[in-house]
Amino acid sequence: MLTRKNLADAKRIVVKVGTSTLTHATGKLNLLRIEKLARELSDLANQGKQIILVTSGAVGAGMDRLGLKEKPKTIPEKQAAAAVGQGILLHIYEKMFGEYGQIVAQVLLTRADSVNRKRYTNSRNTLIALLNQGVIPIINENDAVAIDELKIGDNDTLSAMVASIIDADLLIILSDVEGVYTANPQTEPNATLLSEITDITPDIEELAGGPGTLRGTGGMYTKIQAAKIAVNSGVTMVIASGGRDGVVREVLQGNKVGTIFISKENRLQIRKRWLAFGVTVSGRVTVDKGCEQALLTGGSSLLAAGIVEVEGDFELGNTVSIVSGSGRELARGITNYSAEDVKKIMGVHTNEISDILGFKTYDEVVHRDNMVLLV
Ligand SMILES: Nc1ncnc2c1ncn2[C@@H]1O[C@H](COP(=O)(O)OP(=O)(O)O)[C@@H](O)[C@H]1O
Ligand SMILES: N[C@@H](CCC(=O)OP(=O)(O)O)C(=O)O
Repeated sequence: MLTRKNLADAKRIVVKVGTSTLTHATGKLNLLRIEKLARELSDLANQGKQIILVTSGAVGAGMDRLGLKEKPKTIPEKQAAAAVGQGILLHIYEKMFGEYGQIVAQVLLTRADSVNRKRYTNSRNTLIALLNQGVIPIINENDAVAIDELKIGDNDTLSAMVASIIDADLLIILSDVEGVYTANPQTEPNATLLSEITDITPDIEELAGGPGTLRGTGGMYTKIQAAKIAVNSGVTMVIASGGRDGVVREVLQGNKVGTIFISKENRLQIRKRWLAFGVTVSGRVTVDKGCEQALLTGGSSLLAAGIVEVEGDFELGNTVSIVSGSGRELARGITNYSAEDVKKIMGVHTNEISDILGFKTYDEVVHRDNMVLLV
């Protein structure tokens, strides 16, 4: 378990850098900062550390190249900007890391890569193979193709998922603030920095506001959520300012910079960690015998017709537990409908959903791709 005292022992380190750190207020890339980061990380790699960089900035770089002044409003436009920007980003990283003698590799992930067990294992194997060859994987979400329901949505969560997948020792999130403050420092000038957070209580979660600039995505909220994944996966996490020269080195020296979240003592088993990616289980649905059979042996999705009971207060996108009539947990998966809506449509045929709810966004309550069997 890593604390401030022994951070220098961290061998496998994930560093996440946000758009607010990678770009100027003009929206253009902050090349000096990217260069310094590449140099610092290369030096750590030279010391024998295994480095993984999770980088944002594709949408920002694409917007700049396309001459867009505001974030695109439609998803396809945002995806187009990301597709343009991702190439630009990688080109710069490849050049800068290359100058310091490092080999980099682009890895683009979506939620499907963690929800699906095979893809999860495959991502893990690829990343570890790269690290074993001394390559620095440079990771972003595959924004150009990640459709809404299979999106991670922010790179804070993505970086924690990556750290968890590859058994990292340490995750460093670099942003445009020094760390977590008692309130958003942009709006509360008297807010003070919290140097260590030992327990992510609801009070701590409430401190966290949204992004500080129009360029950022998740703000402090997603960083705290990322910390939950990290600490439960045995990964110590530090949030620090990407604007500080030599910040990664300072963190590793155990200097009191940023906010540290100390990992829990025991890493969850890999399978458990994978399940935890669906975040917490927000509720449960009980299914009938036929549905149980279809799920366990037929490779089916969970349809409303097979559901006989709903418990908990979940929303679309939450993870639910799927249990048999006898209360046995069969699977976990991400629900396409809220608890309120599932209560209205349980037991009915898919064709009837729109008549009952007035809409039907999906045929399945839980799509097979977003489900994991537990038996
Ligand atoms: N309690 C808080 N402590 C620190 N920053 C906060 C807090 N609440 C909200 N924020 C905002 O979070 C921003 C960092 O997140 P974000 O803009 O998404 O940056 P990044 O691009 O690095 O992910 C800060 O600039 C700050 O305005
Ligand atoms: N994947 C997106 C960034 C998403 C994101 O979380 O951004 P940020 O809050 O700046 O870390 C991109 O490359 O533009």
